[in-house]
Amino acid sequence: MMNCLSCFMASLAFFHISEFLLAWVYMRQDWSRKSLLLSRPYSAAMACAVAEYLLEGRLLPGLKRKGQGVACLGLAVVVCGEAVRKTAMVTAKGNFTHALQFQRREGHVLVTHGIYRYMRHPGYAGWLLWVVGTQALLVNPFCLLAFPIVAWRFFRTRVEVEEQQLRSFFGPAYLAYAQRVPSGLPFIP
Ligand SMILES: C[S@@+](CC[C@H](N)C(=O)[O-])C[C@H]1O[C@@H](n2cnc3c(N)ncnc32)[C@H](O)[C@@H]1O
Repeated sequence: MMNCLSCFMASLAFFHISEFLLAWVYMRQDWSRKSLLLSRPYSAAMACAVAEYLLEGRLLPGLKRKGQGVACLGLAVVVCGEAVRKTAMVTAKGNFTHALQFQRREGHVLVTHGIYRYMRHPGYAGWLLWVVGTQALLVNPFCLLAFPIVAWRFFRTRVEVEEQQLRSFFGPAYLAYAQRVPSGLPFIP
């Protein structure tokens, strides 16, 4: 039987350490403790996920035992989500910054090749997949439902602000790109 909690912890560790290392490689000028991406709301959400896992493990042990197939699928989704997000980061290089940019930095170019040819927001789409995968991995019905809803609402606003900036940085080139390439996020054209 798979030890879901250990796999979840390993997934979390891999995600945050790899973000930190890639930030050092591609976002050196902004590199700091924040590059670990451990914000308070996010940490609280992950603490809730662990609490749900432990509570249900105690009260409904059958749910976790019978959900081994879901857990395996969750692990596969975690790996896919990581692959999509990291491909985006490596493709966009220094153009991918953890924090939104409100002023065009020197050398910031519009990336439309590689994975960006198929979706405008592979970094966010990958993270969304990853977070859904983590909750399937824990066989957490409540967080599996709640996390994607909260994350989607967060990305809807973020994408709006980000694209407004990208239009102001790159003008018609971004408009044309946004017209021919989908966002990659569900229900966001
Ligand atoms: C956290 S990254 C996310 C990038 C993208 N939304 C994604 O999901 O892959 C955010 C920064 O990337 C930059 N960015 C987003 N799309 C870009 C593109 N196609 N080309 C260049 N820079 C981009 C924005 O200026 C923003 O500050």
